[in-house]
Amino acid sequence: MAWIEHRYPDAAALAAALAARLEDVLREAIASRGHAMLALAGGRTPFPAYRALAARALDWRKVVLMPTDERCVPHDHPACNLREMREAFASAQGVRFASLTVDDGDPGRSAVHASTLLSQHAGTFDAVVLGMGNDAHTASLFPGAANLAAALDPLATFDACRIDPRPLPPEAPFPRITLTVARLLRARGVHLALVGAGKRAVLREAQAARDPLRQPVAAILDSPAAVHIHWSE
Ligand SMILES: O=C1O[C@H](COP(=O)(O)O)[C@@H](O)[C@H](O)[C@H]1O
Repeated sequence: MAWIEHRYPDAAALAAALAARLEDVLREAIASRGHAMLALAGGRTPFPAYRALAARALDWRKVVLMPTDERCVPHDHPACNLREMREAFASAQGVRFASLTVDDGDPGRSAVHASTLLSQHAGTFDAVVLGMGNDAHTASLFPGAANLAAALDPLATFDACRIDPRPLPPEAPFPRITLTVARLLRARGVHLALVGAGKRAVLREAQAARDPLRQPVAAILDSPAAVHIHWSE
């Protein structure tokens, strides 16, 4: 399926539109299936949308939120995506979080934990929200990582794996647990949120080259579900 691009005047407009879309997704899922599950990127870009979404009056007890990827750090560490998500959704009473890592962030035990967790959450995501780094990584699918090819395989039979970015990104120099492309694309909709001309240029390169080993974000463009690209200056 082709991607659909949505352009906004600024990051605040992007956040408002993405929050509204996710609210619709959650309402529809709860009304038709009784529950909802989102996979949510970490990093900085999508958090204004998460905070706006958390303020909506929804039956949050029926919603499970899972990070698309996690840094292998203790859950109270400043770099922990789950910690930041818990803060962003503090007002969403009763929402449940599905952590990809164990409390102390140990990478080996987290990889085992993630695999067990995903066998318990095998259903289709109602929506997946992704960001992208300037190196074209998405989730924690980093170009150059040793097991990237396996994690990109759309037919992979595992849903999450450990990734050790090479080199480690200076702003978050940790091993990661990431959902695989096969798992990320088991979704009713995929939303890629990008801010800034630099990221837009990186995405344009990925769209043209379609080489996920060099630009992992390209792997999600072949989703069977609709891919919405949300971009602002
Ligand atoms: O490390 C990560 O970075 C990407 C992009 O983050 P951003 O701060 O540039 O928005 C993010 O999508 C990913 O989930 C995160 O773990």
